Amino acid sequence: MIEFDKVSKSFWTKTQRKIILSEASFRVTLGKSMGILAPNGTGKTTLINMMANLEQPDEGTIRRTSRVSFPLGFMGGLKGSLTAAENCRFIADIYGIDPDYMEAYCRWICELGDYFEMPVNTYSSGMRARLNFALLMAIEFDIYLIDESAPVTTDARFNMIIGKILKERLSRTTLVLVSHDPGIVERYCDCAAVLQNGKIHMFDSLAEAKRLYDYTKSS
Ligand SMILES: Nc1ncnc2c1ncn2[C@@H]1O[C@H](COP(=O)(O)OP(=O)(O)OP(=O)(O)O)[C@@H](O)[C@H]1O
Repeated sequence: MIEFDKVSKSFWTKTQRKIILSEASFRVTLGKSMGILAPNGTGKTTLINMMANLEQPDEGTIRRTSRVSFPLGFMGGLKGSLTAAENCRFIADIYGIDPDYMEAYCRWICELGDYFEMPVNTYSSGMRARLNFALLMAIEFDIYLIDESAPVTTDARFNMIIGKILKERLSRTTLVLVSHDPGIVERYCDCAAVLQNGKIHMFDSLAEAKRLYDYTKSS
């Protein structure tokens, strides 16, 4: 479970305050994958980073009682001077996973060929996105965090593989997906929420969430 209890978060610029969350309370429970709809620039990445403990709230408490993943797209753990193979072994060590398994799984998913043995800082953004996805899926978490604005690959075959693996993983774990696109939420989530004016509004059906989301976007 991830629980936000009266969490506030905002950023200051020279002239204004950008409110992301204002005393927001909500819960992500195991077995119920949740899609959070929010228009671009309203705080999707900040919200997912707070769930992952990469960003701290200004006020309030965030409790985690499950193994929560790093967000899909988070490249902070990768070392650019190391090869994909070396990064896999390094991250396996951190998470207590068999390094041989980690390397073999990622090599299989990424399909990077010779580049798997080249430093990561020689990769295109699409190649990095493949490695990031493979590393995330190689580790068994209770809750996977997906930021839809994460770097993606335009490779149709790889995106098909991603879709299949995510669907399979969803049958036994929980997903939190932040997106501006109700279509993606419908594909992967059991319930939906809308980020509006610093609050998270939870709904049992996507249709209800979409109604508020469409209103939010147009107002
Ligand atoms: N460290 C920071 N300092 C100041 N402002 C920030 C900071 N981080 C984010 N912001 C601002 O907070 C708002 C929300 O940012 P965030 O990246 O969470 O939004 P997002 O919904 O993920 O955006 P996008 O859809 O464009 O990826 C934006 O206006 C952004 O400019």
